[in-house]
Amino acid sequence: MDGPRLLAGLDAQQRRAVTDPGQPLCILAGAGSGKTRVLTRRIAHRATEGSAEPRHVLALTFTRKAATEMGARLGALGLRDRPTVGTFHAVAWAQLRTFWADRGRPVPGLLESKVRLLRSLPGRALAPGELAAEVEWARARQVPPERYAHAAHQEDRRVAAPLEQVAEAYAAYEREKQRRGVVDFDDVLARCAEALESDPAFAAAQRWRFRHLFVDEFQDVNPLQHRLLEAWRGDRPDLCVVGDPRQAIYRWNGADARYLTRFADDHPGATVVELTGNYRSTPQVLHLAGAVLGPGTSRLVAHRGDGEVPTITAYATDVDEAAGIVAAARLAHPPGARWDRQAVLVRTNGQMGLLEEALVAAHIPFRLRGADPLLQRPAVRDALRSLGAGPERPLRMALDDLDALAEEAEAAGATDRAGDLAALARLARDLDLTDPTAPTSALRGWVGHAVGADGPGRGGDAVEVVTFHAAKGLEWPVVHVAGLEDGYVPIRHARTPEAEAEERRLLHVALTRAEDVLRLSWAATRTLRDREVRRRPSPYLTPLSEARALLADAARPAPPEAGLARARRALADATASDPPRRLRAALEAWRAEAARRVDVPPAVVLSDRILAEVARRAPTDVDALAEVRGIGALTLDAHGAALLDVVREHAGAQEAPR
Ligand SMILES: Nc1ncnc2c1ncn2[C@@H]1O[C@H](COP(=O)(O)OP(=O)(O)OP(=O)(O)O)[C@@H](O)[C@H]1O
Repeated sequence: MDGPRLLAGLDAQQRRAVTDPGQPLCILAGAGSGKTRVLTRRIAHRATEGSAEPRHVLALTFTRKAATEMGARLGALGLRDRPTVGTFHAVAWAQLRTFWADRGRPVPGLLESKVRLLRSLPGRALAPGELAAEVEWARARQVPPERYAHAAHQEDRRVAAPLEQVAEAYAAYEREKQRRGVVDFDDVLARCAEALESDPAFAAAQRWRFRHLFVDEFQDVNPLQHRLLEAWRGDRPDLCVVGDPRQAIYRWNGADARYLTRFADDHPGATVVELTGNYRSTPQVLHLAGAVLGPGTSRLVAHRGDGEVPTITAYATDVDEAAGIVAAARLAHPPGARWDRQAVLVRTNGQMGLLEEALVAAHIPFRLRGADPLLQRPAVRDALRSLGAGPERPLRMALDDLDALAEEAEAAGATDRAGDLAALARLARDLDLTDPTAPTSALRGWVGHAVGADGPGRGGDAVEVVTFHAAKGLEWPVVHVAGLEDGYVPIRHARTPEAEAEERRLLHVALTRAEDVLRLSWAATRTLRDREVRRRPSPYLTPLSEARALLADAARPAPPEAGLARARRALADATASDPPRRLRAALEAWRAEAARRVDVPPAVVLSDRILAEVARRAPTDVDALAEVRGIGALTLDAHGAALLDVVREHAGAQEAPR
């Protein structure tokens, strides 16, 4: 792609972020400001102007999914060679294997599951999942077992066992890995950093290979990853990081957003550019999302026209709330619309059970993200296993045991476990009411019947039920945020000012996922372990309600200009939702030809829905195409260039709707 085309469709800030010659460069990019678009175009722009060779570029991400997406976008930008895009782990592992192989050393096995190894150790202090989280935090912070108790105390970590016992379990885990001759993902990072720091020839070879470093989501970097990044960089300035301090939500896992916020101090001479334009959400959504962070904190400027004022609904009970969300989801789903335009966002996995039940009862297809189906969650599996041990007994006799388990988890601050167990206890009571003679062994089948044993299919058109954390990086036209209660938002164990600030950012992330419609809700009572518990609204509902009241006031008088603007928008929306026929016909002809060539039905090349969406949006560049819902890395790779050619040829002068 040529220089001017790389800059097409970018605003002034984005253009500067793509073209600024500064090194090192830090791009502070707010929610919905087009991070990926900017990062990929910067790499391509530097390749085009000759200041970077693609095969010497290393672009680092935190998830495999992000790496795949970025790789596909770069591929579609038509670079001569493909840059290396990967997670810290994947790149470090590849380099280490070469390092060992070149020196004739055996390559140790890679431990795939910490939890499985921890489960095999005797006398554990904590549930394996919680222990794994502590080990990961300690490794991320480069804290060895002997310093764990002190460091965990300093950071006020909520751990359901004496810290010394956790430290012992951590040490036992390290010993067991050594005994088995395996390394885990954290070892991979640490060993790669050590090799680079101690072996000048190895460091020189890697630094020669990767001369231009780019890091996405830099606010999520932890000290161990940062050490590795510095080892890769050496003393060279060619580093570009992109991140958003207002979306830093992994402090609990060891991330340290100060690497981003102090970038200019740590790198004298660095250039910092900021992206504040938001292309995703209506000004109304952004107004609320900003209110959560506090006055003057959010710098986002809406690039979209007005939309609906978000709603805040208080329900009497959690069951009413789930039913209310389901009813609202139905209302927001006109005939022919897709369910995956909507998502329900919750703070904890434990809140999902009730929503799952309500969606199943209403026959609305749904998909869970960031959580396994109830029956596969560790707390539920453990509980069913322990109830099933020993002679069979009536379920009624086991109800108290379930309550006790949930209570224990709650007392220990394991909110997710407690929520899962409470959902299980609630379903057990439903079964007991339906069949008072049911044996304990009937519970598994009953739960499977109520919420689906395997969960709904991964693909397909479905409402997404997502935790705030798992929603990061995603967007939906309609977003329902549930359970805005003290204890969930902020989470009960967030007691320090730092933890509380992270909870605000987490809610900011959740709210900024909404494009058009945002519905917030909470319940005044919730059934936790067969007990009705009174709930207080989230403290963040105060600024949110105030912000909403301002918006509602502004919307009320509807002066004539606003009426006119609204009518114009309605007209524009109506035109936008009517797919331009000429382009659509051309896309259909291209699809038929592409399908004929490989002898598959046309819908295999591109579904009707995606085709209609491409026709509606008329994307003129690879970023815009990649942002069409349903266009994944594979489609982009296989058909991206051809699709863009068809659009360019047939879209004519028609304005591309967002
Ligand atoms: N210059 C632009 N013109 C039109 N739309 C844009 C532009 N830049 C970004 N967008 C749109 O803005 C939306 C948000 O972009 P993107 O998902 O890349 O944001 P982000 O910075 O990664 O956000 P977040 O951090 O909140 O996930 C996308 O739907 C994208 O199509």
